Amino acid sequence: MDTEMERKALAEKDMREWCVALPKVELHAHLNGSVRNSTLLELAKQLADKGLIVFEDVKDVIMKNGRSLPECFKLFDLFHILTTDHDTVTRIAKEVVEDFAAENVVYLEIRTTPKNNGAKGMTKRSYMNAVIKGVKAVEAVDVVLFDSNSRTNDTLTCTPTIELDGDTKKKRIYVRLLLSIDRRETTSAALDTVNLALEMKDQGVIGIDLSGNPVVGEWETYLPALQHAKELGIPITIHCGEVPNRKEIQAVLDFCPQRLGHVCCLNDVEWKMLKSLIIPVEICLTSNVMTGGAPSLELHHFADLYNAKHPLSLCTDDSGLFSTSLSNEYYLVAATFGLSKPQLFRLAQEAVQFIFADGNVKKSLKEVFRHAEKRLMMPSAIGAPN
Ligand SMILES: CNc1ncnc2c1ncn2[C@@H]1O[C@H](COP(=O)(O)O)[C@@H](O)[C@H]1O
Ligand SMILES: [Zn+2]
Repeated sequence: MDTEMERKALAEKDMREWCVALPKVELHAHLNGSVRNSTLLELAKQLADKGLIVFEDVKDVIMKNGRSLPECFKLFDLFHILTTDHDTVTRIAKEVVEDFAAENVVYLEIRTTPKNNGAKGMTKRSYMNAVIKGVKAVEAVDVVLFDSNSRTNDTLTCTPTIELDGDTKKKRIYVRLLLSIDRRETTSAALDTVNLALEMKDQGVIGIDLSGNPVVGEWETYLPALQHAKELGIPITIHCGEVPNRKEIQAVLDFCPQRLGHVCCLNDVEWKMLKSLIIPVEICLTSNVMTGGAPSLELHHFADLYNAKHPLSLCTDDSGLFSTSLSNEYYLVAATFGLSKPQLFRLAQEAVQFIFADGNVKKSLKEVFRHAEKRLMMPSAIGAPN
């Protein structure tokens, strides 16, 4: 290896490690899209042993790299077969929180679609209870699932007084839950999800998401539920413009939710409207490139929004499905668009403004970043700032 290549390899290693060390805020992560491949394979093996699936077929699908949008949704149907019983839901929720915490995500909003499944004795409520059980079962880090002030008769699995970010103390991660409405659902099922979010607001549920296959369903079907959530004061984020559906993109912008995911296929007029409404955007680079929402990393609309100082936050979408991590998404921004460490730090820090959790959590997270700034911007930190 010549010296130039060596220098490049070292610089990449340094930047990757720095992106892992950076405290990060994850606002767009689907539970079932964030499951470890090793867990999916183990679950597939169990079903294969019962003769319910053919392991080799499923293994190839799980391990495949690169996924088109239609393939993603076929895969989700498979994932749901693998994961949908209460114990498995608990297990994946625990592992997903552990994985994000391990790469220094300090605030995580996990979104998931509450599922009714008569065969498993599962209701939307019992599904969510299983998710919460998993989040609370995390031991490797301190998990704060809801504001201790609004705590009901439940006990936290963490000690809220533990100092943040101390090297010798356990790490802390704030976790909040968003309930997703799947575009396949009926108006009444979507309304059930919003009512469940209201019912569970003291248990870490703080918002509503609209997601699912973007070529399925009609905006009018979900609108009553989204309107209901708005009236109840529940924050809403919507998957917008994964495909060029002009009528729906306009309707979503007119609805003006608190945040938007993706915003890939907007035309000039819609783009201007998005910018004038200043709706924060959850940017999912790898996901958009893999599913064809963006032509390439280099041509991703991140650059336009970033240069326009539009509020945005880097997110993974489906870290398992797309074999990425939030640290990797920050690294990609550095490698593709040339952002420096101080610029990446600001990007991570500014995401705190767009979280759905309350002011106390924002205050604590600002402290986390204040501490981290000293550490990560010092010349002795993993690589000097550049
Ligand atoms: C790739 N882009 C995407 N676009 C739209 N919806 C997506 C998505 N990625 C994931 N989901 C939504 O999240 C569900 C899986 O997690 P949960 O079962 O809810 O935990 C998928 O079934 C889909 O509805
Ligand atoms: Zn998504």
